Amino acid sequence: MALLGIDLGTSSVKVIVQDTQGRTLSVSKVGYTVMAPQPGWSESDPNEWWSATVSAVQTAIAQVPQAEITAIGLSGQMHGVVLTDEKGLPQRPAMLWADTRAQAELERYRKFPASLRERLANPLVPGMAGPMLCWLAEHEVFSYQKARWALQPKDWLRLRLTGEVATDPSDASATLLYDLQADGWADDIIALLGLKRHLLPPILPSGTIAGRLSAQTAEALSLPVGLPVATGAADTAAAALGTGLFTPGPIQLTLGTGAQLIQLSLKPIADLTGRTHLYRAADGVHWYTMAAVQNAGLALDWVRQMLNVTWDDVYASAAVSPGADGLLFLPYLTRERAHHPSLSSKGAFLGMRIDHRREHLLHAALEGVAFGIRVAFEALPEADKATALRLAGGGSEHPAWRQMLADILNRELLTVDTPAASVRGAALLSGIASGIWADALETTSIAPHTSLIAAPEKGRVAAYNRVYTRYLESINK
Ligand SMILES: Nc1ncnc2c1ncn2[C@@H]1O[C@H](COP(=O)(O)OP(=O)(O)O)[C@@H](O)[C@H]1O
Ligand SMILES: O=C(CO)[C@@H](O)[C@H](O)COP(=O)(O)O
Repeated sequence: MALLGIDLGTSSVKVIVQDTQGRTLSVSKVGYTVMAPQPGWSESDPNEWWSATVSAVQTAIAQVPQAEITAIGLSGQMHGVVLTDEKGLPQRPAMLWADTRAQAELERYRKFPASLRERLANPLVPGMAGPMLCWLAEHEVFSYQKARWALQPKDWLRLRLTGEVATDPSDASATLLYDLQADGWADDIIALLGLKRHLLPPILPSGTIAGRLSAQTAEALSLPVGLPVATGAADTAAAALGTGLFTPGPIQLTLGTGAQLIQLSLKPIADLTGRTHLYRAADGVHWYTMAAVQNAGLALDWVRQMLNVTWDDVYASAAVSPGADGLLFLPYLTRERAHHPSLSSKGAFLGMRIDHRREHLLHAALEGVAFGIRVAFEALPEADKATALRLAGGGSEHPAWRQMLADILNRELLTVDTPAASVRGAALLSGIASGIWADALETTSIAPHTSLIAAPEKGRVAAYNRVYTRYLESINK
């Protein structure tokens, strides 16, 4: 028996085949495009997601022809919106979390009385389904009026796989349309925003069967018809499950296109400073506090492409001394989230000189992204108490980069022994849905081990602290 996990990330889809002891049998990954057709817009074509998914699933299962897949689980990038017709056909490109076009629509939220804002329990961010639907209703009346569903990315994928429509609490709670106190869609807020309530799907627990593989998709994926497909979870929530994070206390940093720092809690306690998010976890028991960085791998990838270099070139630049000989990079290519002191910050290389070389630019980019992560980390209410961080995500794998992060965050880093946290979480949810484990907590017995992979080195910590002071001065200007 084997489980198939699919994680529809921002830059790529990852697929895992896993046995019921949690051992990875095979993995695959296929990338797709994130488009910026206008300044501040961030979109992807769901049809590209679909062809990438077909190819990644076929690659993963071809590596283990003897594995009998018994269930499928999903996770995916959060917050965005896919407008579809009744059958799941996209009405326009998907709008993603990095999209900032709906800033003016946030004004509608700001006019809500405090009692309503409290129930949303989250800072206002334009790249979330709520504000983006308001934008669509105003600016793309035709596609909004024609739409039958407004879905999260992984929920669109499930509809494509099974023909069934659903979402789960971890994704629904990250739309700015969810009542964290009542634990369901915020019907009165949706009505006040003037949005159509019926666009939003029913909410099912993450670890239940939400549909079965249709004949048409089964053939495309070379999998049996009728395979159960679990509801699944938001990628950050699935990453916590996939790394065996089941208790409040430890802080986990997941580094991909974006970066997320999360800590579980037993109650839905909102951050009164309004700097961090509060969402539902995938285990059905916890909530989690999250500081999310928009400009992480996204900014590194932009620099890499602009300078036409490889990822190896980017990470090799970690060897350049702290401070990159006076060169500073501000990674704010898209508007940051609420933890950031100056939301109008723009991206920049500061202090460029004729003697700077390409490796200085690359090193400054790594530093700038790590400093951005430090700003978010320091916004977490319990950051001071943490002596170590758990590290996961496809953007955290290079040893020299991990060492820079340990030095810049001045924390030990514990790596979780799993190739891809979110997709592993997705596969585990399919096991829970199909009865292999009674609940998320039962998967603790097969949780991956953590081990120390980087410890801060005093001299470099001090050197990076000096550069960080300059960085903070630059973003506060
Ligand atoms: N070939 C590579 N080698 C090393 N790091 C990479 C490579 N490709 C991408 N990355 C890093 O990983 C990030 C993507 O991580 P991943 O977890 O796959 O992202 P997502 O879930 O956002 O699709 C990139 O933004 C970049 O920082
Ligand atoms: O925006 C957030 C969390 O707020 C991310 O969880 C996104 O869902 C993107 O994740 P990656 O694709 O970068 O892993």
